[in-house]
Amino acid sequence: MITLNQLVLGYQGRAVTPALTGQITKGSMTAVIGANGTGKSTLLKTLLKLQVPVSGQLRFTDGNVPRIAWLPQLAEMERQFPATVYDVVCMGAWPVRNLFSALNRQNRLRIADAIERVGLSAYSKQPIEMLSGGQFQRMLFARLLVQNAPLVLLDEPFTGVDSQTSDFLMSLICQMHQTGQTVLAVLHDNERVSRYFPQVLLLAQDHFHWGKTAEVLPRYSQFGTHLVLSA
Ligand SMILES: Nc1ncnc2c1ncn2[C@@H]1O[C@H](COP(=O)(O)OP(=O)(O)OP(=O)(O)O)[C@@H](O)[C@H]1O
Repeated sequence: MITLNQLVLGYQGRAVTPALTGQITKGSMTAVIGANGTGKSTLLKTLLKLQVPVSGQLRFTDGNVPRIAWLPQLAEMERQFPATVYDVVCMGAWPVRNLFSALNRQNRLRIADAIERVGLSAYSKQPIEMLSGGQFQRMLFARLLVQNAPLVLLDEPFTGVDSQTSDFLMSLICQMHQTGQTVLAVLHDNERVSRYFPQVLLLAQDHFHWGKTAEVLPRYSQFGTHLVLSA
């Protein structure tokens, strides 16, 4: 689906990663891990074309950029925006309908179904500023479900979310993968990575490791949430 060839990520010509080479294959589920500041979010933003790479090539299969659903870090979200849960989840239907046209019945059902799947039916008309952290993240997942994009990019999806909700959101991610969506998620929770993610891209300042989780993770000792290269 996506090929990275000697791709260096960064800002204004300043590199923040080593040259990355590898493939994100269609239908894969990959965790992007590494210490703070190693370029994990920058990778997602570069795939979204919000950031221009410093050097190297980023190629989408057949030159076609797929529809991409993106869950940004919670800190980057505007929580005071005057909108309801329903309004935000509706936005997931934008790519498949005219911005100013009314939602057809099929889309209305998809939106209601997604809100129900994340357990927010009773909060549909609630202003988003009244939601707890976990409810807010469930709402954003409902929007991802409505988007149903071939490529799903998740930036720290469990930050600020209690463990029960994290488990529930993890089950939704697995369902997306099982239905054929390609998932790339930035995570700091190595236990969850080893349990659920078949592929890992580990970023460090001057090197990277990309491959099967079972092969990449054991090469690193774990101290809390940090990964340290073992000799
Ligand atoms: N808009 C920007 N302009 C310049 N430098 C930036 C910008 N955004 C991030 N950086 C820098 O790029 C580097 C990588 O940032 P990035 O957010 O991708 O790291 P990360 O691995 O996602 O970190 P974290 O785990 O803390 O979220 C950091 O040194 C950061 O300070």
